[in-house]
This record gives sequence, C-alpha cells and structure tokens, in this order.
Amino acid sequence: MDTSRQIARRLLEVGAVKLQPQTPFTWASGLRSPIYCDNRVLLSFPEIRNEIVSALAGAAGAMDSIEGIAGVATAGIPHGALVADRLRVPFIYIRSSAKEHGRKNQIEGRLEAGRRYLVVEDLISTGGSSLKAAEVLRAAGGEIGGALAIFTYQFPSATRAFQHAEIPLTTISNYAALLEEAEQSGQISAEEAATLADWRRDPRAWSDAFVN
Ligand SMILES: O=P(O)(O)OC[C@H]1O[C@H](OP(=O)(O)OP(=O)(O)O)[C@H](O)[C@@H]1O
Ligand SMILES: O=C(O)c1cc(=O)[nH]c(=O)[nH]1
Repeated sequence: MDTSRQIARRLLEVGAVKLQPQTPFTWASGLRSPIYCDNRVLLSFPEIRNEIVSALAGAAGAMDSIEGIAGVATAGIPHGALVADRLRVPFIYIRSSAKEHGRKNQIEGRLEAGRRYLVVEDLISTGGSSLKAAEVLRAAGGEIGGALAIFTYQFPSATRAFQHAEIPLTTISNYAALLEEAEQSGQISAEEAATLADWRRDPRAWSDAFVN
C-alpha cells in the first residue's frame, strides 16, 4: 500500500474524518463543507504520530537543502516541531497575525534571513493559510524551500496558487487516497459518496448553495 493510502487509513482509524452534509463545517477560508479532516487528532496516538512524523520527515529529507522548519499556527506547529526535531534543524512558527502584547511577533523563534525553510502545515484546503505564512516569512528575509502538509483536498485552485507563489507543495496523503480507502473499507455509504462527489465537483457552489 502506498504512503498516501496508508496515512488515509490512519486518518480514518483515529476518527479524524467527519462527514456532516446536513450541518456543514465552516472552514478557515469561510467555505462550508460536508467534510472535515482533523489531523490534530493524530497527535494523541503516539505510534500513529510517529508514523506521520516519519513520513513527513522522509519527504522533507528528500528535498534540496532544507535548513529549517516553519510551522503554520496552530495545527502546523506540533507536526512541524516534531519534524524539525527528527531532522535536527531549527524550528520557528508563524502566527496568523502578530501578537498584540508582549513582543508583538508574528514569527516566533529565531528567524535567520537567507535560511531555507520548509513551511509545514497540517492540511491544505485553499492553501491560503500556508501561502500567507510563506509570504510573511519571505517578507522577513527567509527563503522558502517548499511547503509540506499531511493532507490536501487537491483543489486545482490551490495547486495554481502554490505554483503562482513558486512554492513546491508536497503532501503525504490526499483526498483521492482518503476516498479510495473509505470506499474500499466500507466506511462510507453510497449516499455519503454521492454527497462528496457532488460537493467535490464544485466546492464553492456547494458552499454558496447550502441553505440552513
Ligand atoms: O488551506 P486553507 O484554506 O488555509 O485551510 C487549511 C487551514 O485550516 C486549518 O486551520 P485553522 O485556522 O482552521 O485552525 P488551526 O488554528 O487549528 O490551525 C488548517 O489547520 C490549515 O491551517
Ligand atoms: O479548511 C479548513 O479550515 C479545514 C478543513 C479540514 O478538513 N480540516 C481542517 O482542519 N481545516
């Protein structure tokens, strides 16, 4: 079994994937969606967490000269810190906005201008959170070696956004693998599969059309 399917299996195993077509989730982007994949749950299972970190660190290790990890707040922080620890490289994290008290930082940790960072995020929907963090990092003088996440919904608009920002995106699992795994293991009903197929054809239209 390939890594993306194996990780998808783990996501289902820990109950990270929730379906609520009648009472949709609101995503960070504001989109409403029948599905939510909560990668934070993986952190509570040490063996599975170890498997995830190994896959992320393996992917990061295969990239060209990554000199530091930049976690995206909040869910990218624990995964990113674990990967940085495994690779023995510096770690920083990027808040969605600057703190309003204390040192008023948006980037926490010691950023070194010119250092090549890998942006680590738990999940990519629109890609907006990771790309915003990458922008903040670039503006502060950091180089971006790429972005790495556990899961992506594989939206073509997200792919284009990463290409436009010239940031190569790598993920260790994805929506197609999740759907295959859920269908083959019988963890999704025909009705749920139909809802997801309908949603996936045009997530924005599905979101806009949803009436409470
Ligand atoms: O690709 P995007 O459209 O930006 O969506 C993905 C983001 O949404 C979630 O963050 P959220 O801000 O909801 O929660 P968190 O604080 O737990 O990271 C997730 O952790 C990603 O950061
Ligand atoms: O886009 C989001 O906010 C989002 C979607 C999802 O499935 N999981 C998550 O943690 N965030």
